[in-house]
Amino acid sequence: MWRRVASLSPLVSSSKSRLLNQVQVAYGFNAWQMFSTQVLNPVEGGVSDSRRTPFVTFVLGGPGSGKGTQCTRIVETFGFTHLSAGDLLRREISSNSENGSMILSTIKEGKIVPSVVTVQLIQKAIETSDSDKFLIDGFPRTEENRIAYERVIGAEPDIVLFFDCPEEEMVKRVLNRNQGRIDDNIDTVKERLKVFAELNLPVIKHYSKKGKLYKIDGTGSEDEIFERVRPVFAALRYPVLF
Ligand SMILES: Nc1ncnc2c1ncn2[C@@H]1O[C@H](COP(=O)(O)OP(=O)(O)OP(=O)(O)O)[C@@H](O)[C@H]1O
Ligand SMILES: Nc1ccn([C@@H]2O[C@H](COP(=O)(O)O)[C@@H](O)[C@H]2O)c(=O)n1
Ligand SMILES: [Mg+2]
Repeated sequence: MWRRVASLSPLVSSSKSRLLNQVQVAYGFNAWQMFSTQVLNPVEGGVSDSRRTPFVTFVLGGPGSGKGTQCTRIVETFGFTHLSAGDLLRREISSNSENGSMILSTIKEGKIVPSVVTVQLIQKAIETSDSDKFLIDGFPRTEENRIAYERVIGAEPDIVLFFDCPEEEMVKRVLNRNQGRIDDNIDTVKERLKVFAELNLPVIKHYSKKGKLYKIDGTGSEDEIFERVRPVFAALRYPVLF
């Protein structure tokens, strides 16, 4: 089990009670359980488990809004580990796993893969990584995704980025992407836009209500957009709280 390392930026929570609420939500029962484990299982010179609860950022936005592009910049500048839900699913297809053909047809149609599959891939990627700060890109796509993640991982994300971009611009970018993706065609993009509006926007609203959402204007050049993203991460502090 991990220990939490990052405090939240004052930009995210300005009032004491909101911060307390976030701390309670984030630590809840798990923190107590973790503390008990450390007390009950001491090892020479310290606690038995030195791993820390990772700092998790969900990165959301419509197809082609620039999630992956900006994640690469955040990784370069702030040292996060990038986990793209779409990439994890595409890797499952390439590795001929038992779910491969189901994932392939779901992606082709622009629909959403069952949460149990995606959450398991994310969980495995987090657990096998030494990193303590993750960007989870393209997840959660639905309320079902979000609830499944919170149940399995036992925590909410610390912050959520949302790249807000007009549909016209997103379609243009996707159709120019040229990376051989089976879903980069006009029919699938139309379906993905529909799925985004119907299923992803409610998730974005949920995090907005919780005060965790950073809405970023996703128009302009990659550099211009990154200059809007930079202050979000530059303001984060990482003291050890336990
Ligand atoms: N600001 C920008 N201006 C123009 N093109 C951009 C910009 N940002 C990204 N792109 C290009 O648009 C395409 C889509 O970007 P990207 O792959 O980052 O989007 P995404 O949100 O991850 O999309 P998807 O959800 O489909 O994976 C890429 O070819 C990328 O190079
Ligand atoms: N949580 C998710 C994420 C992705 N998918 C499927 O993969 C496609 C591509 O995702 P990108 O993030 O790379 O754009 C997406 O359209 C879905 O079909 C998913 O099911 N669940
Ligand atoms: Mg992407």
